[in-house]
Amino acid sequence: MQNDPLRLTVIQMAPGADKSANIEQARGLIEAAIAQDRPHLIALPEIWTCLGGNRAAKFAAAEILPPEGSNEAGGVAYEFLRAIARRHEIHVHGGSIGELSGEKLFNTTIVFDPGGREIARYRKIHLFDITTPDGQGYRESAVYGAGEQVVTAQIGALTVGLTICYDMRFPELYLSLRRAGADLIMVPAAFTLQTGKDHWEVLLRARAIETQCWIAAPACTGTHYDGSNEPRVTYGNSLIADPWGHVVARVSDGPGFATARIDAARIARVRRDMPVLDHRKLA
Ligand SMILES: O=C(O)CNC(=O)[C@H](CS)NC(=O)CCC(=O)C(=O)O
Repeated sequence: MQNDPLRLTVIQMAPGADKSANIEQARGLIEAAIAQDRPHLIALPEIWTCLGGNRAAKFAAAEILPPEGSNEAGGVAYEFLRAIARRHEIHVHGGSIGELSGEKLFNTTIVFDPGGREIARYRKIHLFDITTPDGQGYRESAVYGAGEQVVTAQIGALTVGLTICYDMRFPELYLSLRRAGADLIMVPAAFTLQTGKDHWEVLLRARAIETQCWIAAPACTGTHYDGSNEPRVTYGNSLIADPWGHVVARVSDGPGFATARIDAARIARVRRDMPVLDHRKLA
């Protein structure tokens, strides 16, 4: 773990189904965040490249990723994220984008280092196949396949666990990441308003408290609708929680960003004083 705190910025976006417009929105927010807060690591929300479109729109926006470790060129969003990393010499966590692999889509996170090299790739494990209290149905598995690998990335001295949105309801994944050495766990999201108002902050703070990790959750906000699909409303409230479960940064309404200093000394103190991992009996 490093001693110099890492400045982490979470970006909150209001994406629609138009991929080019979403990339321009991301560019504007990222440039503003870099100018104001000088982050070492910047993180985007879930499927910020295309939200609110139908199945065909999601396939059209998806990208075939270069072979892992190859450093070959990728698609438009992939190269956009890489260029941000290189130009500003920062780490970039790309939230998630649709990954086209054969006939299938995956909901996939990509992380770049300051040289523009991809250092980690994670496919969302838990898919959102549920009905919200207002009766709206979601069937993520109709569009996306499920990932199977637990993945961490190394960012400076920090080990960073990768998860996406609905994953946050499955604490065993977070415990696995803690056991894999995670200091910080990323949770890019497009949480629904209906579930978000009751569960979002409770779940994220619980994951921080029980893993004693920093948690960073950049989210989509707004109404996502292109006329071809049911309108979707997302909850926003992008936040960063410390390993004690305090929310130390939060984005206000609408698109924006928030920054926190990820201090590894804070992790060491919390874990030393309350060694819950050593006290575990059942799992
Ligand atoms: O559909 C896409 O293209 C992008 N993916 C999403 O927005 C996913 C699946 S619909 N959203 C969630 O997982 C919300 C979870 C949530 O809201 C909860 O757990 O309550």
